[in-house]
Amino acid sequence: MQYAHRYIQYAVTALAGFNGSLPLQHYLKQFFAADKKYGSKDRRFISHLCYCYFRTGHALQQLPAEERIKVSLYLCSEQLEGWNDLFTQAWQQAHTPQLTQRIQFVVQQGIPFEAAAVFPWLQQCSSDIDTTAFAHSHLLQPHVFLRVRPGMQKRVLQKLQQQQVVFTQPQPDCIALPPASKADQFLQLNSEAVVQDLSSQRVGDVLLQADNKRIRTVWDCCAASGGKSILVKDLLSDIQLTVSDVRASIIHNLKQRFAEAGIRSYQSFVADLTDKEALKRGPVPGKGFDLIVCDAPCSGSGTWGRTPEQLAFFTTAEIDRYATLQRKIVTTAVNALAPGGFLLYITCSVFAAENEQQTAYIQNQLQLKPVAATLLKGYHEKADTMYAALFTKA
Ligand SMILES: C[S@@+](CC[C@H](N)C(=O)[O-])C[C@H]1O[C@@H](n2cnc3c(N)ncnc32)[C@H](O)[C@@H]1O
Repeated sequence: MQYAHRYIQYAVTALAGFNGSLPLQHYLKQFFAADKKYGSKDRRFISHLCYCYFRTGHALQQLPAEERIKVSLYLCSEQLEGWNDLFTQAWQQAHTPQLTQRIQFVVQQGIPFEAAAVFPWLQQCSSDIDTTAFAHSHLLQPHVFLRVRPGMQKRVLQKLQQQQVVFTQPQPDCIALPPASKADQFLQLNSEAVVQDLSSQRVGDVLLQADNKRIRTVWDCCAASGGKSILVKDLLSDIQLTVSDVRASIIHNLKQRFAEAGIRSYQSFVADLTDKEALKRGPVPGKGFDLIVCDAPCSGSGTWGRTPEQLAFFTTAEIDRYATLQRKIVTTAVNALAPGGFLLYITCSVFAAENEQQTAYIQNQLQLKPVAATLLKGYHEKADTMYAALFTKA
């Protein structure tokens, strides 16, 4: 690559002005917009270097920025491709598609690199996690996953083949595309397929452990733009759906997405579920809901492969803040659960305080009976890691 060294310098400049107050993606957009000299290729390469820099988390902090970007790029690249010129012959020859071997080589060069430095909160993780594999997974950019909507399998596969799209199918109805793919360029999103992480799709397997025949009324109480609602509708089909969120703007997005997804009959409202009185203003059926989906606001620590800047800016105090918020929300929400109904509690966090400890709270304090609870480990499949727990009300 002609300008590899220059790109490193530009990345150093971009990173020097970043303080984490915006997502990196938005910050870089503003950075490039402020100086018209960057063409689209420049923007792509400089962004890539900035993302690599954050993927190594708190490791390599002893290196000067330029060196840290180079070593991070080396570790994060399964192929060096055009970046060869940045490295000596010895480094180029030692490069391998195997991440663990690249790490070994870097350590042999006298550069310390430990999993606990990439992700410094390994002690707080759910005990079920392979912490080294999880920490190292941040060095690889995750796939873009699609969930094919019911009845659309043939059509979607035909379109992908026609457009010569490279993809794999980790499970039926799931398409894995290379990182950063723009699926809207070849598919009708939301009607033919939804962009939904593999682990998020697997939440459906946990839901299906409920006695589906008993489920008619469903409330998605932290609906955002409706990803889980569309999943539930596709799995259970004959349901009366109610959605709510604390943000009116996101409910607006949800309505647009539901229209594209062909979901026309549902109720929606805006509610802050930290307010115990919130339900008095919501459309709760007389006997309560048969299923409440609580995809709670969380640290998002299972998804930082997509937003690696979080590794640099997240503070431990946030874990408690989210855990408290989750308890308040779920405590209010279960007041609207019908006897015999189900609660599906979900996070995209790896922290025990947001996962197993919340399950214990829901069981012991809210008196719901656990049906299933699982950590959906995406770190071996370039996917997010999530937690899903299903409960029933006696
Ligand atoms: C993890 S997101 C939900 C994602 C969504 N279920 C999906 O699949 O796309 C959590 C949502 O909880 C909402 N939320 C945060 N605090 C809340 C509160 N106090 N009451 C209700 N919803 C809240 C956020 O606005 C956010 O949209």
